[in-house]
Amino acid sequence: MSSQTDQAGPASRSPETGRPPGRAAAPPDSAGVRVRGLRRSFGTRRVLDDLELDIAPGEFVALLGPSGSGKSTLLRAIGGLDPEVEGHIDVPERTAVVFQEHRLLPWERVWRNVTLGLRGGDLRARAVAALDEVGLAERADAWPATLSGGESQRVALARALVRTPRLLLLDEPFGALDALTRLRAQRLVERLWEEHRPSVLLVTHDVEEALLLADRALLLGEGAIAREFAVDIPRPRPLDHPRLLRLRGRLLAGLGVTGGEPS
Ligand SMILES: Nc1ncnc2c1ncn2[C@@H]1O[C@H](COP(=O)(O)OP(=O)(O)OP(=O)(O)O)[C@@H](O)[C@H]1O
Repeated sequence: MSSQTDQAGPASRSPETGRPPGRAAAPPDSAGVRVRGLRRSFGTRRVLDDLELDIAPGEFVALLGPSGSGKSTLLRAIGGLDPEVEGHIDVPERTAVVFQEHRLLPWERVWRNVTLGLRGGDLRARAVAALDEVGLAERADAWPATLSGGESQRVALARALVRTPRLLLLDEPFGALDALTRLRAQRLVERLWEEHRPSVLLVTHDVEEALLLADRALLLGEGAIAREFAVDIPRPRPLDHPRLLRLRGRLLAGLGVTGGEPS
């Protein structure tokens, strides 16, 4: 028996829950995410079309979909970075975003990058505490140019953590890292999520990454959440867990990759 709550299309409802994909059982409270009727067009092309999404407080959700399907557009909208999006979005007050590029300012030392835009208190101490969480406290006074790609992404993560976010938006944060560094970064995010329990929305192209980390994997298609897969596997998850392999096949098939199981 698979634990999948896989559904056929945006308009479909699960026979068990009666809900469309992307919708939670109860409306999330102020620490969760609630999105209704989201629309965004670029020129004549409608990228998001009446999209609905709930993320429960502390839930880890991965968002997959073909290139150009609107994943980053959705994440930017939820992060409040898109003034032109239409629809209803409820998010917690403290929301932080980590992008694929670290976006560190080269002329500021690492610790200043971490606390950029913050005021009050001992900012250096706060930065060092956040850097310590990602294993980089000793690099607080370094310049960004002296960091590796993986270290720079960890600093970007520290810059998010220092804001003690209730919602963490991750837009392919490990996409540019080599395989081993990526695996380490994934385990780091898993540990930080378990410690702090923010809600997380992770945009990724990597089916394994979604299945290693997320409680639910969502597929974006035709401007809305087309399908959803519950990943009910205890953590830490071995990549060769039989249920994970089965879900991998289904997700790949959902993404239209041949070799995945037919859906
Ligand atoms: N500022 C913009 N102006 C015009 N078109 C845009 C803009 N931002 C996004 N688009 C278009 O909207 C569509 C969705 O883009 P988006 O970056 O959200 O896709 P994505 O699913 O994140 O893709 P990828 O997986 O390749 O990163 C694409 O066709 C893109 O060209």
